[in-house]
Amino acid sequence: MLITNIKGLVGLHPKEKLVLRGSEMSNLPVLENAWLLIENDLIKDFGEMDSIPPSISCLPSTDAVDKYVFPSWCDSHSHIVFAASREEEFVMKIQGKSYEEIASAGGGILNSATKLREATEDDLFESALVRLNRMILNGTGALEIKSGYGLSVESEIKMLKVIRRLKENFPIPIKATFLAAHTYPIEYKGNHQGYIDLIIDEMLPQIAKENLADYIDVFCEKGFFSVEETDQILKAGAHYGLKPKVHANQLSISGAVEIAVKNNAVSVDHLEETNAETIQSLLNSNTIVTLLPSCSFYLGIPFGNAKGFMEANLPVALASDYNPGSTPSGNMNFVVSLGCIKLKMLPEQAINAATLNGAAALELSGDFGSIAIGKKANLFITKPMPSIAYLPYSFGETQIETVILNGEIYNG
Ligand SMILES: N=CN[C@@H](CCC(=O)O)C(=O)O
Ligand SMILES: [Zn+2]
Repeated sequence: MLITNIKGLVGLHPKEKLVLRGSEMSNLPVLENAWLLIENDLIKDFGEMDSIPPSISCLPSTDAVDKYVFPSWCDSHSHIVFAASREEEFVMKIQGKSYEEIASAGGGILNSATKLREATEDDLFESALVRLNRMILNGTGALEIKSGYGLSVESEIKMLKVIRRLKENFPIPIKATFLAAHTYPIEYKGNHQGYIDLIIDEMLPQIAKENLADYIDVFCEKGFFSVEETDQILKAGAHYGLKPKVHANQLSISGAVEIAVKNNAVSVDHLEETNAETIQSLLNSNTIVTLLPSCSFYLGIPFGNAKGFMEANLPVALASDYNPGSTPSGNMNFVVSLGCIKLKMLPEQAINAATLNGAAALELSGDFGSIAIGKKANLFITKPMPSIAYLPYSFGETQIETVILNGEIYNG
């Protein structure tokens, strides 16, 4: 496939550039008036139209005049396997109930767990594939999906098997994260160690045996898992080769970031609450700060301190957090808009955060997240746009015209 007359070929980071820290995030290399050649599933070459070699210009081509080509969004945090929507909680929120109040009234994660236990693997697969297809058409070309609405051996395994089926049936890379430590099931409310033992002694060995997960996650938060409990679970995960990606500082500063960094977390996610110590604890690590502005928007909680993290020279990624409770949307275009509007990121910073740094938070940035020779041809062509900043500026309206995955047009 040859794409010609591209107004701007966006995100030309060198293939060896695997993550962007702090001020590097302001640099989004763009080639104007460009061509791009894809061979099989890989980016083969690109250049300026003025100097396109005759051997390439004679090939059949897709014309992209006035349009931009972006690397696909890399969404490193989602919970898209769930049994039912939770719009009744949406109404409770409008009536003034807090996230914690809804959770303690039997809503929240436990509500999803009850419904998921009744759903079959086929039901879950069918509903998740509809969500995933919509996300892909909105430009997502690499994704992480978590378990965590099962909360029992059988249901957590069921969720992870659904994720495995999604991996097998979709043309994008998907990483699976084991999140049984999302909340305590009711039967273990008074017996935390009992549930932790269940995770460590029964769930983890089975998951490892069947190779069902890539990462381990814990919702480390007041009323959920303590720092000590988080440490215990992350260490057990490491024993089975699962690296941590941790839900940290969503509702309060808890020490979650510090314990995640000590356990070599690939990423710490949420961080709506941050202080100087949080930033300090990340300074000498490779841990990526993944911010989820759609969650802040939907819950009305603070937005992450993207500028503070970037000023501290940390790598920031943006992800959707698509889930039925706190973020019923997987639209990464909206995430990028919120990155600009609410986190005060420049369009270049927000786009880098949702592409190369998102890929880094999935440990996939060697092959995804930028336009470079030899990388996977997962990208999208926009509608005609006046500038790159127009994409986040025109929030709520899709600018994506054509999705290309593995070098082929994806129509859903
Ligand atoms: N914070 C924990 N987990 C999800 C919300 C889960 C839910 O409410 O169902 C999140 O990332 O926001
Ligand atoms: Zn989450």
